[in-house]
Amino acid sequence: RKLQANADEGAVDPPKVEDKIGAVPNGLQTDSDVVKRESESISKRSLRSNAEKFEFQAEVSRLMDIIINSLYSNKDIFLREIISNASDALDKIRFLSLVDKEVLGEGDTAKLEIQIKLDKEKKILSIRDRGIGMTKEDLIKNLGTIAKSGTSAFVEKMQTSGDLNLIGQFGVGFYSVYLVADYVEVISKHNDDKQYVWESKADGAFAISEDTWNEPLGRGTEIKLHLREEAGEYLEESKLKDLVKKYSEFINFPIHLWASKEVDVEVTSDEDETSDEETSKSSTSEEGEDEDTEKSEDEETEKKPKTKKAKETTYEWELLNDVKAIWLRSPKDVTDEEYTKFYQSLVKEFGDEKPMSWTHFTAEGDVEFKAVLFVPPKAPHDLYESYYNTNKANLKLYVRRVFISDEFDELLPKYLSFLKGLVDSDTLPLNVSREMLQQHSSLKTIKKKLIRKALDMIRKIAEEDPDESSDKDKTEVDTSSDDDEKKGQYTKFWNEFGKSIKLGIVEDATNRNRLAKLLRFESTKSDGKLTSLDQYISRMKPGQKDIFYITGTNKEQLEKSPFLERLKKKNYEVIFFTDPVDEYLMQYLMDYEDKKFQNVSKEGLKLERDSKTKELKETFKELTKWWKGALASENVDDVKISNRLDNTPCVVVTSKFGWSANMERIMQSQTLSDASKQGYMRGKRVLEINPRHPIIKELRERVANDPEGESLKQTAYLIYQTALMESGFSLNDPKDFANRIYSSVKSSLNINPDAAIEEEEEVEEPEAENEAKEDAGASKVEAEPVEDEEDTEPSDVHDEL
Ligand SMILES: Nc1ncnc2c1ncn2[C@@H]1O[C@H](COP(=O)(O)OP(=O)(O)OP(=O)(O)O)[C@@H](O)[C@H]1O
Repeated sequence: RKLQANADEGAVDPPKVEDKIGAVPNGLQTDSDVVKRESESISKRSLRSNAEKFEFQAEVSRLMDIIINSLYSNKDIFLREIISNASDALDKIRFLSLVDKEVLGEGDTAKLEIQIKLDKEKKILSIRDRGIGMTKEDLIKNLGTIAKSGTSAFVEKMQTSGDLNLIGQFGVGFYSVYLVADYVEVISKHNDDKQYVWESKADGAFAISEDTWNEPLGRGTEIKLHLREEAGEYLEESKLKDLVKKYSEFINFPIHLWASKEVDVEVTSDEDETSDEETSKSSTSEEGEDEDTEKSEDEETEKKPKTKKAKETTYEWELLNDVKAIWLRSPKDVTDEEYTKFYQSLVKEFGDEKPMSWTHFTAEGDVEFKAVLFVPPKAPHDLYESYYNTNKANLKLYVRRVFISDEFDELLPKYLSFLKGLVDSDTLPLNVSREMLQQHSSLKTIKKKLIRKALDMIRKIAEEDPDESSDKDKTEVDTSSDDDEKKGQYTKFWNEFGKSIKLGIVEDATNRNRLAKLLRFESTKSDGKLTSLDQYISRMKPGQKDIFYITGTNKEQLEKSPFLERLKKKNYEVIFFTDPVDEYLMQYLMDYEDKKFQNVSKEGLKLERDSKTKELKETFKELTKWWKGALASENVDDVKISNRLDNTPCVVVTSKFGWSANMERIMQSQTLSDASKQGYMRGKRVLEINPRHPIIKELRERVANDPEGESLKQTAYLIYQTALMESGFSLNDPKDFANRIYSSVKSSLNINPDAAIEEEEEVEEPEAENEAKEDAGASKVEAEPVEDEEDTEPSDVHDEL
């Protein structure tokens, strides 16, 4: 016989307070109890009186208040959150069953599925899963007493730009049930515990009781939502079907709805009751009549029963989703829209945001797996927070369709942890613990391939971006709408995840060159846009061997840097690196396409030869030697003729392998950096002088005439300090610098260097008595205008003010 039931079948009475009043054992409840229960309205409902009561943790309570009072119109999201939790719970038990099959149980309990049932009359929507379930302790902890890390973040977010749609991302999705329900019961059975009921009206408290009255679940969780008056639409089957289709399309477990169906049935009827219309309408009923006639002749003689056709509502489980996982399909059969929706379900973000890019592939060979990787449209705000200390793996690992974990940080290196997606491996063993899996040799191969594919995907974002292509390509007239969508995508990618690429260069020596190709930066020739190393190389001057760069706080400052003077004049391009991470990056990125990198504020800058260099060196020998001696106390390694200056008298450059001035600044700003190490890492300093500059030329003359002159030494020292500052260093002793400037100012103003500072006139201290008098006077004076105010003309007041 067909699975059939009437509307009430399977629907369990909503438990009410009275259910357990006086702890009447379940079997002993009387009919009157039931009647009483039935008559109770939702508004009067209160939590079971003898249940154990708990208070919600304060943040959770605030969160629930926000949800309850929310005017958010899209209340649909609750279903997606509940189904997502059910799916997680099913994943958990399926994972455990890999090692111990017993945990699944037998019969229906072993069916890994989700069931949705409606009770229109009592306005209850129930969602049940046969997942792992929750013990009593789990219920207490998970649903109310322990605030998740995302709770306060979510509460905060809601208070500013509240988009409740984001709730799932903060790990507090369960509470969204209060968008539609005013009373919720969670019935749960875990293999290690009895069946319990959690219930709450979201009024600051929840209660837990051992469940002795509901149908035993076997294992899993049933959430009963007692819907609010205005949430009646969620009792419509069509609405639920639409929602499951819309939001839970990618759930890998069957979702069934206890759906009604109108069927034609034949029912026996009394002749008198049967209307003419009905009997004459259908031939089947006539045939039935014949059959019944035969029967009645056999069984009954006095009356001839008739049958008629009638409509009857039957119920059966209707499957709402297609459980075929998207990653198992061929990429060419999956539409962009499907990928977008799949991405949204993975990250639990159901807005309009589309992933920036994706790659879907099958790896074959020794290690076989399928994977889908996505570049999200935006970087999470905390992407680089405690970057090296936290595990932020975002890939889900499946082994032969079974979800294993989303906490495997062995799948991708840290710098690619911004990617989302999943890997389904056929090679990894199923029946081993997560720990053993973590050490499996195939993981290394998977990781290697994932990195390659990920970097390819990122490279393609750039390749397909019309803004990125060279001028040659730009002349093509035909620009498709696809181009429009891809326009500017790489800049967007770079702004969101550029730092990750840089960290990749630091961390991943194997892929350093591939990553360097993805680098973008501004330069003296990039015209305010981003440019790449390949583009830089294509613009290099004939004979230019090195790639020039400079580091600092911002482009505007760097553009004025004396280090660029001659390079700019000679039309060399210089890269601006303004992110603190760039300093680290450049310690690892030594060369690119056989070109070395040269920091233009460091030693070793080679430009085209100046024919006079040797000669100049000779003519300035006396000055450079003298100056080095004058700076003996300053840890200056050398004084040399510069090849990088044009209109600045001198700069201080650092040795090739020590810290640049910018790096010194970065290190000093790190609270935990070790001062003693700083001294060690500080680059040696070389004062470079501009032999064409009048100040330098004059100094040379003076040194030749009077090398011992004290004021000359002072001036040379002051010039050095100024050069230090202009070169980006911070001065050890700013006071000393200031004093030197003032004495120089004195001399330019023709003030005697020993001119005394005028003494301040001693004011006689008033005696204590006078002081008291004055004080009183003062308060009187202050009080007077207030008293006068009313008598004074407004214009006077104004004048006084
Ligand atoms: N159907 C269920 N079966 C078993 N445990 C559940 C179920 N629903 C919720 N839980 C437990 O309650 C916890 C809280 O659920 P909640 O939805 O608020 O957060 P989450 O599931 O961790 O995150 P998200 O909202 O992103 O799914 C879950 O982590 C889980 O431990």
